[in-house]
Amino acid sequence: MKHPDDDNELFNRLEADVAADSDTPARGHVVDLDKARTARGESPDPSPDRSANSERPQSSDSEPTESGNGRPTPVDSSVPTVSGPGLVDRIKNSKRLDVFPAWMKSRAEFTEALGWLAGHVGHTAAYHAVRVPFVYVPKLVWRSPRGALNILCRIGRWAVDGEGEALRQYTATNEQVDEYLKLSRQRDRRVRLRAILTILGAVFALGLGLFLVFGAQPLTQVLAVTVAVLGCGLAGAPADAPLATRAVIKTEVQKLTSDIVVKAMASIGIGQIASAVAKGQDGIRFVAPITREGPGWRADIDLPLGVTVADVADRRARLASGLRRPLGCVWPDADPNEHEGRLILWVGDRDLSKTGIVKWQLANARRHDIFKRNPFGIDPRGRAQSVPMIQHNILIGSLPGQGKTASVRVLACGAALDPSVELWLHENKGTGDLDSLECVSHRFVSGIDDDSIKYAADSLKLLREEVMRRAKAIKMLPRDLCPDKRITRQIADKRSLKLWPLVGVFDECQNLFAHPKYGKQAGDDAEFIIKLGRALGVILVLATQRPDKDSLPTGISGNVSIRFALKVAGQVENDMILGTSAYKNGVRATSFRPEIDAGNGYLAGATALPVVVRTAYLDDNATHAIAQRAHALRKAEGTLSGHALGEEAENTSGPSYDLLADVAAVVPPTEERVWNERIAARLAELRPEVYGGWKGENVTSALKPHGITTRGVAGMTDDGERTTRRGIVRDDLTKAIAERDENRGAA
Ligand SMILES: Nc1ncnc2c1ncn2[C@@H]1O[C@H](COP(=O)(O)OP(=O)(O)OP(=O)(O)O)[C@@H](O)[C@H]1O
Repeated sequence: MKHPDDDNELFNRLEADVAADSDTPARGHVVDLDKARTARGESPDPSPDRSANSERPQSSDSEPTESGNGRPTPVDSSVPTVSGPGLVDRIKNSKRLDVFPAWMKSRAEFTEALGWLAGHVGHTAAYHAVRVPFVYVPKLVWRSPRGALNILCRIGRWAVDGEGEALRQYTATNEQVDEYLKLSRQRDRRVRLRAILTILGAVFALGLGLFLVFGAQPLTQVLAVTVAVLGCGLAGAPADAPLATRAVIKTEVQKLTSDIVVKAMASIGIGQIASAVAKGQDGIRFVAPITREGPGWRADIDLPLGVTVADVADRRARLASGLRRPLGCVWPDADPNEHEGRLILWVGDRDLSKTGIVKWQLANARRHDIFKRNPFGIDPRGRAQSVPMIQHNILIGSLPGQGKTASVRVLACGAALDPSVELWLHENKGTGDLDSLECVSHRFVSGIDDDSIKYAADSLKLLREEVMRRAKAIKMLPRDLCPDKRITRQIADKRSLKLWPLVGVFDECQNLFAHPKYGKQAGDDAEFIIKLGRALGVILVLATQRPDKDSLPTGISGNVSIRFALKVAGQVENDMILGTSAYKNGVRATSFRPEIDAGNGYLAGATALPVVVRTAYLDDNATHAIAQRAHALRKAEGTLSGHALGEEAENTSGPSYDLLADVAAVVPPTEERVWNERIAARLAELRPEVYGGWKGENVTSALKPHGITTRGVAGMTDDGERTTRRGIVRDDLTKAIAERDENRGAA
């Protein structure tokens, strides 16, 4: 690693300073070592720090102040002064490095590493076990004659001292008579001894052979032959053809060094870095040694003055090219605890998209507490990432097939595993992606038809009313129970208050918000809920594959607190999901690759800075298993409700207001008979949010379940023309109201 405080260089610079001083009358100038060091380390112009008295020409944009003698007046104090915080403050502000490495502190990381190791060993063992009878043994048998010959040759060579032959030849050729005689005598001694040992060995081997052939048990004979054949086979292996092949092929990843990083950073088109490197400088400063972190390397870098992390993130593809790594390995990140120019460059050993399926931490959990963060996935550095749900709303967006539903599942499963949570699930694509969770849902719909869209729109209407009810209910709670005017675990557990967390999931919500009839109202309701429902325990999770202003009202995109963008098409969609200026700040979900990066996205709002997350993946079977567990849990705690109990929620089929009372209000007693189209117009005026857009037919079908039939009613149009149209008789209405009230009283 290159050290910015290179002693020689500093020395040269001090010499230059002293030389510059000696040329000026201002003798005794004190060189500020701190300043010299700082300038050396931080200045994008690494030329020697000339003192203010030097004859250096001023830059065009500086305004030199003239001293009396015509020279520029020094603006920096020549007396060293203490700048910045004092010693105690500096110690207090200093960053403590972790005592234990991250993997030792995180149980999940530790188990994962252990699991990986066990898997690796298991794979290797299985790989070789399969090959022993079919590959390795036949190979050894085939090679055993050659091995036997090899062994005999080696013994023969040893017995005649073959290894000393080259040396003896050398001394003979160079006429080193004494040496040659010494070696010859040594050879004679050796050969005599070795010949005796060889003969003894041969006699022993012959005896052993005769014993094995004529006197040994068959099992011993088999064992002896096996050992002999395998042993000879091993001895017969050619040097270039080992017996076993590799079970795993290591991908050799080049170690990340400061030189590689400097070269790569110089290649991404940032002027300050490129020019510094051209002058033989680093351009960037490493604030800590490059270390291993998770499955990759981490470099902490101070960028040149004025260059931000976003500038580097913008050029991620170029940086990946400069580092000669796949794009999915290179992750420039900001450090939330440092200044804007502090870059954490993390370079993974392998592409994030090749991480495979990330296991959800709660996949085998018995239950979850929604007031805690919901495990969501991992970041490129392999660290677990989670999402807080209470007090938040979540917006998810991407192109089709990039993993929206998969991320919705993870969130919905987390909510389902908390039995106190009321789950309202709406999947307006109609493919049944969330069907597994139907058994724990208070309200549930899957479909793209008008009825399903209406159902989802009704849910938002009901949620809006629920928010209003909760606001009043919270207000009434005693201060000691609810000091912050927001739902807490304690409040949620008091079932009588009916203030438990309520999670409304709307997957493929573009089909709802862009619906010509229900879309506008649904958008208004969702915005209302997002703005007010957070503190009241009403949480919306919205997923859309069309993040544009028609399918995602700006009131929603502007107010959600947690955003997750998988691959999106362009800047507009990026900023719709991740918030205004996200693209400009380098948070670009456009950089993900279609399909390859399915499941990878930018998560904003859950951590101090947006972070790339690969979501955990639950397939249908895994979701089903979790849902069954959640169902059993809810059953045991008595929190199953609504759709999960097979009930049709009472307010889903019609408006949430009292229709009969509203019709009675708009049809005065003096009007005995009235056309339905007139009732529709008056109702729309009375409650536009409920009856807006109603026609005569809507009145007909809405009144039918109450036993009010429509009939031909004679009347006069606004133009004074007499005609007959569909309408009702007011007496039928009063009769229906009376009957209903009677029934309610009886109940
Ligand atoms: N976290 C993940 N890890 C691995 N693969 C994933 C992940 N998320 C999604 N995928 C892959 O992407 C495919 C599409 O995912 P999903 O159905 O969630 O996308 P979508 O954005 O909801 O699509 P659509 O908009 O068409 O509904 C999945 O079948 C799966 O193969």
